[in-house]
Amino acid sequence: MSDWGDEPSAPTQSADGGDWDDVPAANPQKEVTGWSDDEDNGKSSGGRGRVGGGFRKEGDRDGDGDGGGFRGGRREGGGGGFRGRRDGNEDGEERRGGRGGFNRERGERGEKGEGGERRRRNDDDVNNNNEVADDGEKKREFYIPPEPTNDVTEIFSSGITSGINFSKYDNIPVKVSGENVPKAIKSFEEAQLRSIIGENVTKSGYKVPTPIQKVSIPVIADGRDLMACAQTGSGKTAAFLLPILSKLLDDPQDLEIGKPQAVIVSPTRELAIQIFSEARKFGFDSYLKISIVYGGTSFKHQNECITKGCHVLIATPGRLLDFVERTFITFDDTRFVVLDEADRMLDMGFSESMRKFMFHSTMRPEHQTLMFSATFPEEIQRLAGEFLKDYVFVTIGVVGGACSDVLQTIHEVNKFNKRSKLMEILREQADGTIVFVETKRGADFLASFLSETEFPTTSIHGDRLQSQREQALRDFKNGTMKVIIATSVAARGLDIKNIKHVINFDMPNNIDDYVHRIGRTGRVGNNGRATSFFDPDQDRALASDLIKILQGSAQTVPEFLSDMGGGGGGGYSYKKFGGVDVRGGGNAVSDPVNAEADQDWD
Ligand SMILES: Nc1ncnc2c1ncn2[C@@H]1O[C@H](COP(=O)(O)OP(=O)(O)OP(=O)(O)O)[C@@H](O)[C@H]1O
Repeated sequence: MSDWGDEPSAPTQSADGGDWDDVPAANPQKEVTGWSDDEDNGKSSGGRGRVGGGFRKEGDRDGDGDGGGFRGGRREGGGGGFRGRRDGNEDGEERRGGRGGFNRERGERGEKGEGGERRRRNDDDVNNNNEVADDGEKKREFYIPPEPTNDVTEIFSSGITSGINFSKYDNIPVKVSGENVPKAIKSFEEAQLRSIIGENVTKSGYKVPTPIQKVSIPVIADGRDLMACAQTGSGKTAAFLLPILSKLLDDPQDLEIGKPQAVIVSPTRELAIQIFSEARKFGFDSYLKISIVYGGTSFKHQNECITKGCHVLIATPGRLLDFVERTFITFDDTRFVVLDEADRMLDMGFSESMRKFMFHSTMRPEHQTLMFSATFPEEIQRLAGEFLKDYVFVTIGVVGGACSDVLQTIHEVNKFNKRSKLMEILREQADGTIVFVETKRGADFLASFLSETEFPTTSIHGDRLQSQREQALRDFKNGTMKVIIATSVAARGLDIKNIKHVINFDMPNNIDDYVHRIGRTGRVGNNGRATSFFDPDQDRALASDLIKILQGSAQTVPEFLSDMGGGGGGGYSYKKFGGVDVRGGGNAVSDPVNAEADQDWD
């Protein structure tokens, strides 16, 4: 994880098999600007691309919608633990490029090229838990993602429609601290967003901002740094995207290739893709160019995309550092840095990587740093403080609390009975079920098993090829697959309409993961359902934290669990309300958002 610094800065070949020789030079020429300040839509901006930017017009090479080079011959019928190896052999790097430098047995990096790239690829997803396929080899492919849609209806139908509990958001306590905190807004009109952004908000079906949006939008618009914690599914993405896009249009600056003006980093590839879609939606019909770079895809292809220039770059950390270390991306013009799922990004040794780009020598000193998550352990907050200056700290509800719109059921099930219990539950209702397991191999086995039953099942985990991961999500989203088996790679951020039920087939090993997993349902005021198989032999250590989460979200604690609660020894620091600004101090404002009039926000 931490040894990327000695990577060669300009390898001769890309990890994707392409020659580096034909990659456009780093730091290419400045792009012409010259658009009117009054024109956000680029229609009179001298030929500037209208939307999105960044994806090749010609789309994927084989035109099959799966992206070039993906030759997964067998149609997905399940997780298929054995498909991967075949794909790996067919599309693997070695076969194409024959590059050495990687010691398979020891997994060590060679001098340049392939090996180092492989390591970084593996690290690209923060949630990758470092399992390897049976042959000890990470599967590879040359993958060019499908071109993003330009269909207006599709673009604006990505979100989940708010549910019956949406208005209850206003009763959630809000706690804001920091010096001179800008006043929260009550409506999108008050936010004074650029009109084109405001129109896109309306087209998205948003009528009222959620609490995190009410607080964050004016804070970001005011130029402040922010650490924000709000429950899963409560609109954090728009809370940072709307003010950023609006400010980029309000105060336009010359666009230079390789110098993004806003950089949004997400721990997983699928979440990065989702943020990319959201950014395209809110920036629709403006001249803002929005691009994405993420692992598991062709570096060369993504480089071609960003050499068209982008105002907003969405990235996974490993791939971003790849670009930075090769000097294809610098931060001279970066006005906003966003860490989505910030606690995850600063966790597990990833803070070193974060430091590498946050404190990069090219980083524009005046940038704003914005951090968002539903969970924010205090020790991570402390670490995060290093990256922030004079920041506003906001919590909506309980830091790390579960969404009370999710009905949580905990069954005591030992490992031998989990499958039959799962079948029993699926027979009642299978559509829109995401089943979390702890290991990638476990995901493959379970998906293969279920595929033999009446439930069409797919899987997503870090050992699947990126094309397979994206196909799996598409199949699940469009209902072709009723069930998806996932590792924690899908635990955070994913906003999928048809997830009705989250099942923890295996409990996660920490309570924050539990909160994020069950938060895939019960989003934006809708009701959801989560069922967990608690194996006392395996999961005892989670008991006390789990009890606190259940109590904090008004759920029933089963007797077997309360009986073992005392001995759990979990380290979860559950706060009565609001969490703690680790800076301390007396600037906290604490009240529900709908009582804003009574608050002293200044
Ligand atoms: N003001 C709003 N009105 C209606 N729907 C909204 C509003 N804001 C966001 N949404 C919708 O709510 C859903 C959840 O939003 P989002 O994915 O940003 O949540 P989140 O807080 O980032 O969740 P997570 O913690 O799981 O990442 C999305 O489908 C989004 O389109």
